[in-house]
Order: sequence, then C-alpha cells, then structure tokens
Amino acid sequence: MEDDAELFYRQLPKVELHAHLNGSVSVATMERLIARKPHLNIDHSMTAILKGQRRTLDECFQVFKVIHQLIDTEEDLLMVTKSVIREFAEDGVRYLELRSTPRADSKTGLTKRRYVESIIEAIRQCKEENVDTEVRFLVAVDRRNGAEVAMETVKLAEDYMLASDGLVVGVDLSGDPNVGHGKDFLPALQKARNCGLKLALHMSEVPSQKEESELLLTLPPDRIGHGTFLHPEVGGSQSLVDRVREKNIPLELCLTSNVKGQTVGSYQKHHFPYWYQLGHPCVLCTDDKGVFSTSLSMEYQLAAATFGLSREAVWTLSQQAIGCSFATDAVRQQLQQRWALLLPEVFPTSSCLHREPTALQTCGQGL
Ligand SMILES: CNc1ncnc2c1ncn2[C@@H]1O[C@H](COP(=O)(O)O)[C@@H](O)[C@H]1O
Ligand SMILES: [Zn+2]
Repeated sequence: MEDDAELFYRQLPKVELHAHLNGSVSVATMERLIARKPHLNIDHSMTAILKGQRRTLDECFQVFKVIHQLIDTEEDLLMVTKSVIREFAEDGVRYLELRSTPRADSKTGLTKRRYVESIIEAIRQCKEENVDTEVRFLVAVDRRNGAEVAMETVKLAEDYMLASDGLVVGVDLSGDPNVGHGKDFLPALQKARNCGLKLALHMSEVPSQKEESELLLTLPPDRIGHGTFLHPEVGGSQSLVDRVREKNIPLELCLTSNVKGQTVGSYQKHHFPYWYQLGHPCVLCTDDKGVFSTSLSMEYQLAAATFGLSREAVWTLSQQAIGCSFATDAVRQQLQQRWALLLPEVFPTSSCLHREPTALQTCGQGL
C-alpha cells in the first residue's frame, strides 16, 4: 500500500534531466530481455544493484556491459525506450530528457544511425499513444571511445537535431570517468555547441578530474552531471565553484547513484546541501533508475528526508527544474502552466493554498 508520503512524491509533477537509457531499464523489462536471450545466461543480480548494496564505480561499468549484451537490436531498443518512457510517466515525470550512447553491432546489423532512429521512433510512438510526458533526447559521447568517435557522435547528433523535429536537443559526455581526458573531447564538444546542441557534461564525478573540470568549464557546459568533487571541502577548489556560480550552470544531482556507486560515503555526506544552500540551481535526477533500483519520486523523497526539505521546498525544486531543461521557451511555458494547474491537486485541503499569505507566497514562488 502506498502511504501518504509516497503518494505525494509520485503525484508531484517532476522533470528528469539525467537518465541514461540503458541504465534506466526496469526489472520487468529486463525479464523480457533475458527471456529473449536465454543463451546469454544473465540473471538479475548482474543488471541491478539492490537496496542496501554498494558497488565500486568500476563494477557499475561492468553492469552496463552486461545490459548492452541484452539490448543489441533495433527491436530491443524500441521496446526498451518505450518501456522506460512509460515508467517515468507513471512515476509522475512530465518532462524527460533521455540520453544514450549510439552503438553499432555487426552481429545484429545494428548501426549507430538505426540506434538513434529507434529511440526517436520510440519517442514518437509514445507521443502518439498519449503517454503523459514530453521527451527529448541527448546523444551521448562515451569518453572510453576517444576523440575520433566523439566527433562522429557529434555529427550524428547534429544530423538528427535537424531531422527529428526538435527531439534531439543536445550532447552528453559520460562513461567511465577514470578513462580518457576531457581535453580530447573539447573539439567535438565545441563543434556541438557551435551547431546549437546543448551540452550536459559529467564533471568531477571522481576526485582526479579537477584539471579536466577547469578545462570543460571554458566551453562552458549548459548543465553539469554530478559535480561531486567540485567544491573545496572535497578536494575541488573555490575557483571551480565560483566559475560554476558565475555562469549559473545547473547541477544534475543523483543521490542514490552516487551512494551506491560509492563516490559519496553516505546520503548525509552528499553535495546537494552545499549547492542548495548557495541558492544554486540543483536538479534531482535518477542517473540509472534500473541499475540503481530507484525512481525520481524516491530521489525527491530521499532528498527531503535526508536534508529536511518541506513539501513546499520540494515543489519549488521540481518546478525550478523546468528552467534547467533544454526545452524551447514555448514548452517550458506549457510546463509552468501544467505545474500551476497541478498545484491544488498535489497540495489538497491542508495545502499551502489554504494557509496564511506568507505560506502561499513561499509555495507559489516562481509560478
Ligand atoms: C554511474 N555514473 C555514470 N557515470 C558516467 N557514465 C555513466 C554513468 N552511468 C551511466 N553512464 C553511461 O551511460 C551508459 C549506459 O547507458 P547508454 O548505453 O548510453 O544508454 C554507460 O555505458 C555509461 O557510458
Ligand atoms: Zn550519468
């Protein structure tokens, strides 16, 4: 049975800005994939990290390798993408930016182009089927594949930005942070920027990336993934923090991912409050809801419980995420209207709407 808090967090309209497609596959969908490919001898313990379990970041990347074996045809991609979109919508996500690394597979005939097209097709089908969430796509550059592939990926993203009716909106830089150096990707990322693609870059996910982060900030990125080790208290620097603040670059923060992947020691030690207290734009995200066995509702609930956020503060947090999205102004406006309409539904009877004007002002902030 869903308790009152769970209901609140699920009903809360939410924006998901940091979700890797293949990391977001649910147990139910995994079951279907495993049944399709029994010869691979894969079981669930190899595709997800359950409650209370931890893995090193290295081990997390092994999990992705297993998942990639299960998703290697256009048909798999279409099915997986549609399921992931539906699950986010069921969890109350009303705007979703999915990201994924184009892969080719000579055994199945999958090409990088067909990879991207399958995802675009899934997004279109969900729209036709009235799945209640607006979806955009970021094409991911995997740092493990080097500079040349990064440039090809950006070209692919550029082509589909023009050929997808605005569904492809940006480029992500991700992959094992201990592999490769950001400087190798600067030309590709600069090219992406110049042709109008937005940049969402994983930065300072591990402590050794300080110099790389300084370099990537010169672009600058439009959003930062994790940014776990940017601030001086954890070995980053004040000048990094100052630059992120000057440019007002939103942070995509993924609590469960960071704790389960052991880049952060505990929920209490997460960098969310550091940035939140500065009034810096922070967006709660899942990263890999399948691999880390989480949902965006759970992430909001966890952040509220760990850092003592009121429901009004949680509402403001979810609403501010609209402004951090890569959607057009028109879509952002529609989302703002949607949030305004949903406010009384999420805060019934005892809501801030019915309280003293001061509470109303706090609650309606930015509407
Ligand atoms: C845990 N923290 C993380 N840090 C860096 N990159 C990550 C990641 N989680 C996922 N990815 C990136 O996303 C890919 C899986 O989705 P796609 O196959 O692209 O859909 C991973 O292989 C990795 O490159
Ligand atoms: Zn990520």
